[in-house]
Amino acid sequence: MNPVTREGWIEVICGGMFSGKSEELIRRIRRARIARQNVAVFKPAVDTRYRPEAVTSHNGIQTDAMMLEKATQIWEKISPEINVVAIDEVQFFEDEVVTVAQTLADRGIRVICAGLDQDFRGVPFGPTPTLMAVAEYVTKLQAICVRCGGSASRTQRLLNGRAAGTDGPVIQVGASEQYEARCRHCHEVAVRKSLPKSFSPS
Ligand SMILES: Nc1ncnc2c1ncn2[C@@H]1O[C@H](COP(=O)(O)OP(=O)(O)O)[C@@H](O)[C@H]1O
Ligand SMILES: Cc1cn([C@H]2C[C@H](O)[C@@H](COP(=O)(O)O)O2)c(=O)[nH]c1=O
Ligand SMILES: [Zn+2]
Repeated sequence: MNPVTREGWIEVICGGMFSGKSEELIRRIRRARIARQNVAVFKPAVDTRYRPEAVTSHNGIQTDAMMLEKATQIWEKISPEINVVAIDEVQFFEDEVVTVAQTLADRGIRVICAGLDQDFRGVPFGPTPTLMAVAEYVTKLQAICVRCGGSASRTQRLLNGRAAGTDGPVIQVGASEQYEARCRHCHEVAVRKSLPKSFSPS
């Protein structure tokens, strides 16, 4: 007997800024539409960059999106015909977005969430880490480090063109005038204090 494949799962696309999360989300949305799936696209209202009612990549490509103040508004905005729900900038939502994503997936919907996994300090960002834990599929993307050309897993916040300190607000909407992609080694953060003094890697 052939196994029956049931519909409904969660995909997470994560990484630092400029790593191609929105590009990849838009690609998956386009392919789902080619497959005649009905796709509903959402983004948080707090993201006021570019065109408000669109998911936009730093490379200029975009697709229309509905803005949400909070994730539970998805219930008012989808109809039974929807097969795929795509959410960009998922890090800006409250933790309830995890319950919404889980419930949608349990009901047979493919849920694709794109968002930052770390904030400018390198600390796990909002609901993204929990979504990564409960997702069936996680894609972690890397940008190019603007300092050394390596793989950038981190986002550096800038103040007057230089590395900002770690005590600003976590949420600060912006683009390349405020942020740049950096690798672990070029990312400038406060010294980690959790290592024992005796620890000195060679
Ligand atoms: N340092 C960088 N590394 C990689 N891509 C970059 C960088 N700076 C600008 N880009 C541009 O950003 C695009 C990806 O943007 P986007 O999809 O909006 O990423 P994200 O949503 O992860 O911020 C790339 O295709 C490239 O044109
Ligand atoms: C690192 C970091 C980023 N943000 C903001 C800046 C942008 O508005 C978005 C990320 O957009 P992208 O599609 O990933 O380029 O998040 C923030 O508010 N706090 C941060 O620590
Ligand atoms: Zn680097």
